[in-house]
Amino acid sequence: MKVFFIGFGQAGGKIVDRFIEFDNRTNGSSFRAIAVNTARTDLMGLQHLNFEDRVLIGQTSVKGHGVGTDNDTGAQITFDEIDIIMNAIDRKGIGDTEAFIIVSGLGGGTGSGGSPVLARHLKKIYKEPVYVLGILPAPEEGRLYSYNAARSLATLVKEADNVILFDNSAWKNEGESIKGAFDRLNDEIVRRFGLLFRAGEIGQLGIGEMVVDSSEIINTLRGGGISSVGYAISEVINSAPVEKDRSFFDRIIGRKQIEERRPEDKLLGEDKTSRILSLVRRAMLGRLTLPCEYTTTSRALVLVAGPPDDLDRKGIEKAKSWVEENIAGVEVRGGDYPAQSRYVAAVVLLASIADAPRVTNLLEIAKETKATSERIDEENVLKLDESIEPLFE
Ligand SMILES: Nc1nc2c(ncn2[C@@H]2O[C@H](COP(=O)(O)OP(=O)(O)OP(=O)(O)O)[C@@H](O)[C@H]2O)c(=O)[nH]1
Repeated sequence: MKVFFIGFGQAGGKIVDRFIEFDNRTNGSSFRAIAVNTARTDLMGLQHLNFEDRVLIGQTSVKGHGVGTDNDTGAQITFDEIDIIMNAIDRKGIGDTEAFIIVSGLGGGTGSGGSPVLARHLKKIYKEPVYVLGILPAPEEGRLYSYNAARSLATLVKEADNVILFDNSAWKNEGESIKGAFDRLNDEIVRRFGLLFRAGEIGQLGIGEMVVDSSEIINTLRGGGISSVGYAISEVINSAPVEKDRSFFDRIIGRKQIEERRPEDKLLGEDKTSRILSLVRRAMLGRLTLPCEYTTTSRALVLVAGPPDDLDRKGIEKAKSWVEENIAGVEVRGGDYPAQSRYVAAVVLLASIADAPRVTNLLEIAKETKATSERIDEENVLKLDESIEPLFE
């Protein structure tokens, strides 16, 4: 799929920078990108995006210092300076882009406020779908972050064609600080979405037998709302040795060690089928980017990538049927992506979910936060003695 990424705010910029690094590293040409921010230093810190693709907005109002977690200001600046962003997209050229993906941290100010405004404008001007990859804040970041995320999300589901969520709190390890986890979390994000959005592109071993093309991803996401992604990998048991160098696909999934395969472990027929089925099950039942009640999913897409010998057609068909039996809807698309590797990976896109406790909880926190801050504004005022006259009215 040819994707145009717009990284909005600090988190969005860093993650999109990683997608470009991933595309370069894996010799792809599927992704093009710009980063937009109100903070100059965040843009300067990116490593892989060209300088001319980094767009600073709000220079007159916030002078390159960011909006300080105020997403109303983030939205206002984006409304006022939307032409600067649209010109940067035009300058980059949309070429054969099949979808726009705005990436942003929903708990902050710039990306949280700016993303819905940008989604609205992109949809007005281009016919390609506009998706958002939104990062949910961890509760320990404070109620302001949750409040911002709830307001941004409520707006995004109306403005974008689909909002795919990654929940920082579900991915942070016990005892780990959220900031200390960013690098690892961003790797997890790029691994899953890099593979998913590469589907349908010609890989190093040609195209698959059961290709997932861009229209299948678009049709899976067309119901709108909120979506989540599952992922699992399994080491290939096969007699064919793999070159010592890390293969293309190993670089995608980030595994380093290459050992010789054992000839006696060769898999045949039914074994391969059941391995694919159990891999897809693990992807869907394991840790999702947004923990959710998967039985409430409307549509799904299953992508299995790895060495052609291990991409068992029957296994993929069985896995699709299993997913269909376990979700609310009946539309399950799927296919393969051949790549030289010691691993087989499965990505399951669960689109348009009706129940995600984390999102319900976020909305509750937001409602409480709003009520508390209104009460504080009304009641918590330092009363001065009214018999003392001010100098002037
Ligand atoms: N996964 C991940 N989350 C991040 C990263 N950086 C920030 N976040 C999260 O994103 C939210 C804050 O959004 P930022 O992108 O930093 O804010 P911003 O859009 O730049 O807005 P301002 O800084 O207020 O101008 C918080 O919930 C952070 O936990 C990152 O590199 N990876």
